[in-house]
Amino acid sequence: MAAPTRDVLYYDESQRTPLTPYLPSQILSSSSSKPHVTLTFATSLDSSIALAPGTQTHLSGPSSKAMTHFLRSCHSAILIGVGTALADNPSLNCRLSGVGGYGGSGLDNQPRPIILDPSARWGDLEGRKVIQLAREGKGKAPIIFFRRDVWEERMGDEEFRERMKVLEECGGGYYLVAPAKGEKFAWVDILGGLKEVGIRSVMIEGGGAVINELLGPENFPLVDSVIITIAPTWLGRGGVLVSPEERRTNGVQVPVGRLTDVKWVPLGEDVVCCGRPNLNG
Ligand SMILES: NC(=O)c1ccc[n+]([C@@H]2O[C@H](COP(=O)([O-])OP(=O)(O)OC[C@H]3O[C@@H](n4cnc5c(N)ncnc54)[C@H](O)[C@@H]3O)[C@@H](O)[C@H]2O)c1
Ligand SMILES: Nc1nc(=O)c(N)c(NC[C@H](O)[C@H](O)[C@H](O)COP(=O)(O)O)[nH]1
Repeated sequence: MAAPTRDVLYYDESQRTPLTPYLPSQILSSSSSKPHVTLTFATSLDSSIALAPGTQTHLSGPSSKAMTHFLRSCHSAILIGVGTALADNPSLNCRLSGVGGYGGSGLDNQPRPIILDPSARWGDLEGRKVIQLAREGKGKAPIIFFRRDVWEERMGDEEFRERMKVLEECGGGYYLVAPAKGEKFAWVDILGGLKEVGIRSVMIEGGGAVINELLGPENFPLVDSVIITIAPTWLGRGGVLVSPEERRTNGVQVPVGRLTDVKWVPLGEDVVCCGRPNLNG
């Protein structure tokens, strides 16, 4: 069945050009050990991505929302942490006119949703928008990254096995990773896993924990592009902050990171900041 028109987003050809230098190139060397990584999120003027932990806050205006969907159409995967999956129940598909399920054929240009859920917290999959959309042919089904030991233990449980069946029946799957620290995976392992399952480019959308990890000095070099929507609003204290851990050199506090090749693109009432990690700055 055709998608209702109100669901479909449009993003003008002329607005796409400024973003081109930050997008994954169509031909990536097969020798590259990791996919192209675009880190993207929407923030308030006080660096908050949500009013409070566990809640969803709409920050992007209509134009920057359409831009986000254009970005989704340019990547082979879209990755979030389970905190976002639980708070937002996101669709994680691309609703841009002309992509598969929205006027295009099959699942053309639909990104593969990836959810980092090391401790299997996402729960019952029925009722998750991403599963419904996969069943309706409007998006790809997710691949969930679990901790190997947690997955092995949970497979002893009937309810969890049923959950894995639901996932596989709609075309999704799982990938098992050994944690590097606590429940967390090393980002090199996550990106290596993505490459192994055939992902050539990934758009990382958040949430707070994921973004702050990637902005840290150890992981920032793994990021190829950063595309941030800044909305003209303050959310106040108590929100989910983008503020990576402080960094010290010889005991002295220094900036954590900086962008280079920067471009600011006004979009409606928002402004979009594009750049690349400045690894010398
Ligand atoms: N404005 C935006 O652009 C935007 C985008 C995404 C999410 N959000 C908001 O952010 C909030 C969620 O953020 P959050 O910080 O609570 O959760 P999150 O989405 O960052 O998920 C955190 C969880 O993901 C898993 N995880 C993260 N890094 C991992 C790693 N290296 N290895 C293995 N597992 C890892 C862990 O289970 C961790 O508890 C929600 O309120 C959501 O609405 C906003
Ligand atoms: N670009 C952007 N602007 C926002 O104002 C906002 N809150 C998010 N949040 C990103 C996060 O990944 C959300 O879960 C999805 O934006 C939900 O959107 P979908 O249902 O997948 O379309 N992203």
